[in-house]
Order: sequence, then structure tokens, then C-alpha cells
Amino acid sequence: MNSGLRGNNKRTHSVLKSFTFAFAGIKSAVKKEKNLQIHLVISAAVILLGIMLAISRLEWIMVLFAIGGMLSLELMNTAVERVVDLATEDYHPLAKQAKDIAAGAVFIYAALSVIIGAILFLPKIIAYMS
Ligand SMILES: Nc1ncnc2c1ncn2[C@@H]1O[C@H](COP(=O)(O)OP(=O)(O)OP(=O)(O)O)[C@@H](O)[C@H]1O
Repeated sequence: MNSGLRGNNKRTHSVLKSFTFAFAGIKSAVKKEKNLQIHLVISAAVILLGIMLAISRLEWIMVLFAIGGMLSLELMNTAVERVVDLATEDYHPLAKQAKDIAAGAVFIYAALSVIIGAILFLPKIIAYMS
């Protein structure tokens, strides 16, 4: 019975630890990665624009998916860069492929996010200004 309780406590503890590790990862990436800092500033600006233009619930869902996906992908890209740097300090074609493919994933999502942002915001901005 005791061991069961201990087991449960251990699981709760482990979930809390996982959150701590995740936040530590986000913190270290935000501190060191300029691209991530730029994405955060742009995300804040987009959220402000969404509030100012009073976008709908569905539009908020799309905006939050774009922002969340972008930030998550940027973190994954940073993780790939770290693992590659850990694997080799020398030039290696596979290291280049891994980093460039991860950067490509970020680029595709960023480009689509810009298109989504333009579709959502441009008509509202034009209507607001005219
Ligand atoms: N060990 C390596 N072997 C081969 N090419 C590498 C290696 N490390 C980096 N590169 C390549 O060199 C270029 C610059 O990589 P670097 O990691 O310095 O910057 P980055 O990929 O733009 O990352 P960051 O976003 O941190 O600036 C990229 O094309 C990358 O694929």
C-alpha cells in the first residue's frame, strides 16, 4: 500500500519536474536565440493588433495556432541545432542537412503564418483606414 502511494507521489512529482524542465528549456532558448526573441516580439505585436481590431473567436484560434506553431517549431529548430553541435564540431554534410532542414521547416511555417496574418488582418486594416 505504501509503495503504491509512493508510486503515485513519484508520478505527480515527475510531471511537475517535466514542467520545470520544459520552462528551463524555453528560458534558455529565449535567452540565447535571437530568432526566437524576434518571433516573440512579432507574436506580441500580432496579439495587440488582434485586440485592437477586435478579431472574432475563430480568427483568434487561427492566430493562436499560427503563433503557437511558430514558437514551438523555433524551439524544435534550436533543439536540432544543439544536438547537431553536440554530435560534431567538425564540418559534416549530414550536420548541414539536419540544420538546414530544421530551418526549412521554420521557414515554411513562418511563410504560411505571414499569409494567414495577411488574409486575416489586411482587409480589416484597409477597412479601418478607408
Ligand atoms: N557542423 C556543421 N557541419 C556542416 N554545416 C554546418 C555545421 N554547423 C552549421 N552548419 C551550417 O552552417 C550554416 C550556419 O549554421 P549556424 O548553426 O551557425 O547558424 P544557423 O543554422 O543559422 O543557426 P542560428 O539560428 O543559431 O543562427 C547553416 O547552413 C548550417 O547548416
